[in-house]
Amino acid sequence: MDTLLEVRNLTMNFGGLKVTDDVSLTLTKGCRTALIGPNGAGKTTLINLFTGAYRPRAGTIRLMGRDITGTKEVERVRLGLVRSFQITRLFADMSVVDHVALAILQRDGRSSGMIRSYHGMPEVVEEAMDALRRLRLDGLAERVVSRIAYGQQRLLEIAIALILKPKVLLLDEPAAGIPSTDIDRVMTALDDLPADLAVLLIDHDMDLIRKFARDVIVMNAGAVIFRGRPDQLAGDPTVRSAYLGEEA
Ligand SMILES: Nc1ncnc2c1ncn2[C@@H]1O[C@H](COP(=O)(O)OP(=O)(O)OP(=O)(O)O)[C@@H](O)[C@H]1O
Repeated sequence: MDTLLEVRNLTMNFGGLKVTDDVSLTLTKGCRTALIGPNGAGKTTLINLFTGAYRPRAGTIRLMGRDITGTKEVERVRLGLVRSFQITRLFADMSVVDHVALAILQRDGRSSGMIRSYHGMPEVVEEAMDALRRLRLDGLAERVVSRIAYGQQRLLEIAIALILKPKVLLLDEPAAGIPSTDIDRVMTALDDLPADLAVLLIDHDMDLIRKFARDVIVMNAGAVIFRGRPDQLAGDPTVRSAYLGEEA
């Protein structure tokens, strides 16, 4: 089955403000989809509906055919719907490799003991180092998080997300706040993501989007107003007016 995430007629309000307006979309195996739109368009809210942080007023969310609209966040993660960890969830004084090892132990339901107890588990160390190698962070394994660059912290978030073996990965501005000189590292990390994984990336950086995305969804005022290839964006009148409206 190629459709991994299927969202139908999703609607949500904050008070009188309709922030998600009858959104329907699908993400298929191996997709590289960008979600863009002017500030306040409702992109982060939509991601929060996918992960279960918010509940929709109407509509359904299905993951691999299973209705997860009422399912708890932690269960959605277990089923393979993973959002990259937020920076605030990293511990400043804990090492890079400890973060990944802890994620492995949590994933396998073995985290009840001390964090450092994984040192006697060679398979955990090996998997953690493999994960770091994939994101070219292995040279920093023993450094504490406060001693690595911000861009490297963002890559560590992706490493942790991948440990959870996602089927669908939601990345909310993975390059935000990273100096332009380091953006290439994020791009390389995105290029190296498993081919089967469905990836939905929110970002404002059009360069990054053009390089990464094979298709783009545009939201405005809570609604999806466009889905198509990145090269079709500039010529689309609805997209142009959404962005021009923002500038005006
Ligand atoms: N907790 C909240 N309570 C009330 N209104 C909210 C809340 N969170 C977001 N909003 C409003 O919902 C709308 C959509 O916000 P959202 O953060 O989803 O947009 P976004 O497209 O992710 O924006 P940005 O690109 O600026 O991050 C905005 O009008 C915002 O002010």
